[in-house]
Amino acid sequence: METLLKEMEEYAAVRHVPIINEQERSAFCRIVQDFCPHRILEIGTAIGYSALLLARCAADDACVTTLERSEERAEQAQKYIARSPYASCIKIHVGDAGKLLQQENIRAGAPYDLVFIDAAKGQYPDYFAKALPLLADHAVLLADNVLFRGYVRSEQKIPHRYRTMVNRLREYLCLAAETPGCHTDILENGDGLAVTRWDRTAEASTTERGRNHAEKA
Ligand SMILES: C[S@@+](CC[C@H](N)C(=O)[O-])C[C@H]1O[C@@H](n2cnc3c(N)ncnc32)[C@H](O)[C@@H]1O
Repeated sequence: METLLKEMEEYAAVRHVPIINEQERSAFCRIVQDFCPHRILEIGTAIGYSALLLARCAADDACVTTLERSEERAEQAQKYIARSPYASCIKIHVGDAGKLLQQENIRAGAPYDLVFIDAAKGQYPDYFAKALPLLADHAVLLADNVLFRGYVRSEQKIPHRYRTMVNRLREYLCLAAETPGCHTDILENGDGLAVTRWDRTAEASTTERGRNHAEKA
C-alpha cells in the first residue's frame, strides 16, 4: 500500500492533480482513526488517494462511497483502488456531486459516520446542506481547503477570480460554526481543514430551547 500511495503522489505531482496535501495527511488520518467510522462519504475522489487513506484508517468493515465529476479521474482512481487491499470497500460514483447527493443510491448509504468534502469550493455550502441530513447522530464532517491560500480570513481585497469561491467558503465556515449540533475546529497546517463534530441530540435540544424561547416571548 505504501508503494501504491507513493506512486499516486508522483502521478498527482506530475499531472497537477490536487490530492490532500502532505502537511494535512497525518492529522487527517489521526482524526479518521480516532473516530473509527464505518460508513464514509467522500465528495471529490480525484485519483482515489484520500479514499484509500479513509479506507485504511477507518473501521475494519468500513465502506467508502466517493463522488467524482471527471470520468477520466474516476477511471484512474478505479485502477489504483483495484490494486489496493480496499477494492471491495470503495465505490466511486461519477457525476456532479450536488446532483448525486440527492440521488437515492447515495442517500441509501446513509447514515454516514464521516463525510469528507473536497470538491468544488464554491459548492461547499450546498454540500453542507445536502450532507447534514445524511449524517449519523454522531458524525464528523471534514472539509478541505477552507482557508484557501489565506484568502478566507484575509481582510485584503480578494482577486476577482477567487471572490465567489472565497465568499462561499466563508459562508461554509459560518454554517459549520453556527448550525445547532455542529462544533467546528479548523486545522491550519496546509490549506485549512475544517473538522466539524456533529451531534444530532444537541441539535434537537438547541432547536427545542429556541422554540420554547420563541413561544414565551
Ligand atoms: C481536491 S480534488 C480531490 C482530492 C481527493 N479528495 C484527494 O485528496 O485525494 C477535487 C476533485 O473534485 C472533483 N470535482 C470538482 N467539482 C465537482 C463536482 N461538482 N462534483 C463532483 N466532483 C467534483 C474534481 O474533478 C477533483 O478531482
